[in-house]
Amino acid sequence: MAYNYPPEKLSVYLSDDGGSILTFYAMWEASQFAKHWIPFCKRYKLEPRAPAAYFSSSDNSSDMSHHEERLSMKILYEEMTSRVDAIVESGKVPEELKANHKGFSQWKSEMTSKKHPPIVQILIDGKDPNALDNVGNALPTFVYMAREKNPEYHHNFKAGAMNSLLRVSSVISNSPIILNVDCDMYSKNSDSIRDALCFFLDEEKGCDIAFVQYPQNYNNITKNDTYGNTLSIMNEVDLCGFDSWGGPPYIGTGCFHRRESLCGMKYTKDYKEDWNRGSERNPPDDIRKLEEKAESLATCTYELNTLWGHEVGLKYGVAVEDVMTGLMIQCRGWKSVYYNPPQKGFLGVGPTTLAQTILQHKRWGEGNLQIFLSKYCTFIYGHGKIKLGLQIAYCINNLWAANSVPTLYYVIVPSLSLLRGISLFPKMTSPWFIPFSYVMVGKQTYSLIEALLTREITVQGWWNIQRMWLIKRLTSYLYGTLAALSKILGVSKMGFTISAKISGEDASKRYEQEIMEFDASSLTLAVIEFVALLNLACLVCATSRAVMRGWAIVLEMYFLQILLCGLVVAINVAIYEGLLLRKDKGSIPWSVTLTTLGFVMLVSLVSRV
Ligand SMILES: O=c1ccn([C@@H]2O[C@H](COP(=O)(O)OP(=O)(O)O[C@H]3O[C@H](CO)[C@@H](O)[C@H](O)[C@H]3O)[C@@H](O)[C@H]2O)c(=O)[nH]1
Ligand SMILES: [Mn+2]
Repeated sequence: MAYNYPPEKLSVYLSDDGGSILTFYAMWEASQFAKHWIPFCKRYKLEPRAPAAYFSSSDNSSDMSHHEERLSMKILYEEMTSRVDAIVESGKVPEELKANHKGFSQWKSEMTSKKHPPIVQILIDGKDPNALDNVGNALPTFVYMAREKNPEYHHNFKAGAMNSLLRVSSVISNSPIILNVDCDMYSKNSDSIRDALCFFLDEEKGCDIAFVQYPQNYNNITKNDTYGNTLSIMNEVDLCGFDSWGGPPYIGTGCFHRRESLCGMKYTKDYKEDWNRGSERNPPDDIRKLEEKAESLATCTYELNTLWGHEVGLKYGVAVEDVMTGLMIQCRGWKSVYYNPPQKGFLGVGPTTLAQTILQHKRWGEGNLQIFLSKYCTFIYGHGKIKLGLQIAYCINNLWAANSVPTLYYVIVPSLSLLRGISLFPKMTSPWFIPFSYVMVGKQTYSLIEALLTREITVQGWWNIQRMWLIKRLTSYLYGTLAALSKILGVSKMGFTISAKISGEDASKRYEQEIMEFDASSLTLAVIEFVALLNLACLVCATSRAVMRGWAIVLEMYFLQILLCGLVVAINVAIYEGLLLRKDKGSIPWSVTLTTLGFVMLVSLVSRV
């Protein structure tokens, strides 16, 4: 709300899929606090303008009045958050508070997060001449919405929520440009709107731009990024590459969309944006009427027999609705722009445990593969519509999950062959040894240099990314592949497991100390544990053979296999610690360790027969 942008042209919506009165209460509090906060931000040109982020950074103002005002604002903010916390804790909004706004009366006792009517409440109507902040300036429009939920109708997760939001906003503000941000993110730069608009308003090149995508950055990544969650390589390398072929994919958050292109319009050469479309509405005499109209657009039945979720709005049925929607927009003739300014636009919360990371990537891997295996595969659907370079670029992500199959082969078969004494790769004396070792060494060196050049990744961080590369391929992507296949065969339906935003105190501490948290289920981790122990056993076996027969012969025959096996062992040190050495709550239970050991012994014995 505090963006450096004319408030009368700005409307902020919050979509609450749970339909909770507590969220509404927190929003009502925020609408009151905004009257003090916005003028304070504008007076001192503060950054960042999300209060929690601003107050967590130190005060380096030399101006006395700023300093004093900051203190009183901080007290106001803390009083508000403690009121909200206390009410959330109690789970009930007291009756006397409900008298403050008509919106509270919308909640009835029988309503649950899974079953409730649509609720739209305009907390601040920017068109109302009396909606002013405490120094008399206009305020942006501020709207709470919860679309109708009913177990009888599929809600289509985030895509469903976004589509309701698109319709609701069309009757309230109908702005030509829409910014969409995930619930776990905040804005870091108050100029982001102006920056993004520069692209759309460019008289020569702006007409065919459908969306301006900012990178997805997290504010909770530790120094060495234990779970390899930073998207730095994607942000600094991959997305820039996309940009040169027609534009980045839509990645779900930190994205400015042209309303019309998101609503299914095809790009034609004579297309002209109507920049005045949003300002047509007059202040209503009866705001409740407007809200009711908006509510009627957010019912479960509204979309039945319409093109919403297919040709209009965000696409349903894919775990990565964002990538799919972006691809469809590009195939309708639009371009997109990737904008990655040095001053980050948006910051969010990345996963902080192994289970959260695995879960998020399973959804991403599965959804992307689903696109590749469907009629929307970029080579088929995009053929003739987007450039070949872009079709191929999409495959980087679309084939993440499928990559798990060759990975699984490469970390099991060469090691088992080593155990049996079968040489798979060229001998050291063969000329073919050179290309094989070049690929192995070259690939790793390249990725290390690439990582260090981003300036955001340390050497240890790069190593952690390599470890997670393997772990993800043997968990998220493997299960993602199975899930995508079972969906295609019609065995199961799509789900969207929301990434957890919080974890326990103990676990948070381990996250800060960069100790891996093996909180995923034993079944999820079974493959990676098996691979880690199997490779350790094979390496020990190969070493003892070398000691007995002489290193020279063994290395000549098996150098590349031993190197591969050794790399897998080195990369999995954290797994051995979790399996064998650690005793804290985040380690792997003994029962799992013993079962895996037993299984590894069995496989080794069988393979030697
Ligand atoms: O039924 C649902 C499920 C999710 N969401 C919203 O979807 C967003 C993304 O969910 P989150 O659990 O934070 O997922 P991430 O893995 O962090 O999200 C990334 O990946 C998703 C696709 O898998 C994209 O939709 C997101 O924009 C992108 O940030 C959040 O704002 C949620 O509030 C809903 O509104 N309704
Ligand atoms: Mn998220």
